[in-house]
Amino acid sequence: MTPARFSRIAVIGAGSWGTTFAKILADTAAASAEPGQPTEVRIWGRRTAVVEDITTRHRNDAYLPGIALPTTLTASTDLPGVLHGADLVVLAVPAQSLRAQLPRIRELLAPDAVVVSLMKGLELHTNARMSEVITAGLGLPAERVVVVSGPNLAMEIARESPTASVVACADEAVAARVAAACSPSYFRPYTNTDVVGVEFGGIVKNVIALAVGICEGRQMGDNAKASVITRGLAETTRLALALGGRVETMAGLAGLGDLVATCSSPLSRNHTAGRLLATGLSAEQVTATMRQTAEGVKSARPVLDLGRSLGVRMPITENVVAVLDGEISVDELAPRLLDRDLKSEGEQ
Ligand SMILES: NC(=O)c1ccc[n+]([C@@H]2O[C@H](COP(=O)([O-])OP(=O)(O)OC[C@H]3O[C@@H](n4cnc5c(N)ncnc54)[C@H](O)[C@@H]3O)[C@@H](O)[C@H]2O)c1
Ligand SMILES: O=P(O)(O)OC[C@H](O)CO
Repeated sequence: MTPARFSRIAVIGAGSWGTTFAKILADTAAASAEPGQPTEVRIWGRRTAVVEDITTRHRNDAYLPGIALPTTLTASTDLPGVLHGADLVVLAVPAQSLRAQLPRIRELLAPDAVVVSLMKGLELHTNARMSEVITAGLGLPAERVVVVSGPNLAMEIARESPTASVVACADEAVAARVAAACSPSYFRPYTNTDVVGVEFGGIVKNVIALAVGICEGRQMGDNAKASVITRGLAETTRLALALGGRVETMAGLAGLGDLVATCSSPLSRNHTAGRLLATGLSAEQVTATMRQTAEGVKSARPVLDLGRSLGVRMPITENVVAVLDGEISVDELAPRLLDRDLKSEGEQ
């Protein structure tokens, strides 16, 4: 049976991924439009110049220079207007800013709306995943909250380069409904019920990408980068399994797939942040230099704290946190990772 279509979609956040995902939704809606039943896609953004650019010029040159957006896509700074009647609400703001925005969204949320998280961060101090922040902050059951994550560099997708992704929800039918809404010719979503595994794949790969960026910036070579990526997957998997995630998820698009894309691409903000750290900049200087969100910089500490609380060893994360905190220099990262007790590769 074909899943029920959404009729009004609100995307909260007019940055790189919010705008690109809105394009995915609008392109899917245009390709599957039924007469008299159009799906509207509207974006909420903070900055007037950005929302005007989207609505009037069908561009978002601040975040996606050179990309032509669907003419059906509109944007506004008026949150009640954007959320009015929306049966699908997609959240795409920096992870650490999400919780503060939820009370206002809760007041305006339609009774049966499904909410999607596009965010790949872990909350500071609470160590909460974004879907946990959303269920608590909006008072929703887990079956109405969906996570989309995978090897999804926004700029490549905005150019319609092909990719796949994962749409995860405790209720597989809800995941299938959202997947149907985000399936244009260039983007293939797979459903999964392992929300924990999908979220941790996206969260921890950002921390590992910081380490790989440091390796690249310090010209440590391809063997070093491959070693960090592979052992990064091992520590990501240990953490996800300790929290109930599934090993197949970690070997899939939201685990290995996203890790490889983020750690290989110069388009990745986390990889870029790692290369900037390698030049000797502090974490604060890196954040100030970059115009866009590199979630790993803030998520590394809560990932480490969570791992420690569960007795999960995360040596790459631990040493990235030490670099971010200014406790060690970038040149101490490799010696500290290499000079540990020898062990079996399969040891957990
Ligand atoms: N860009 C990508 O390729 C990509 C892909 C997959 C997932 N993600 C994830 O999506 C999330 C959003 O990333 P992005 O790439 O769109 O970030 P971005 O930096 O490009 O845009 C963030 C948006 O949030 C707004 N914003 C910033 N601070 C805010 C605040 N305090 N309150 C409200 N709005 C605020 C900004 O104005 C901007 O519109 C992140 O968690 C990221 O990890 C990004
Ligand atoms: O640019 P990054 O490092 O935030 O990565 C973007 C996406 O998460 C890649 O899947």
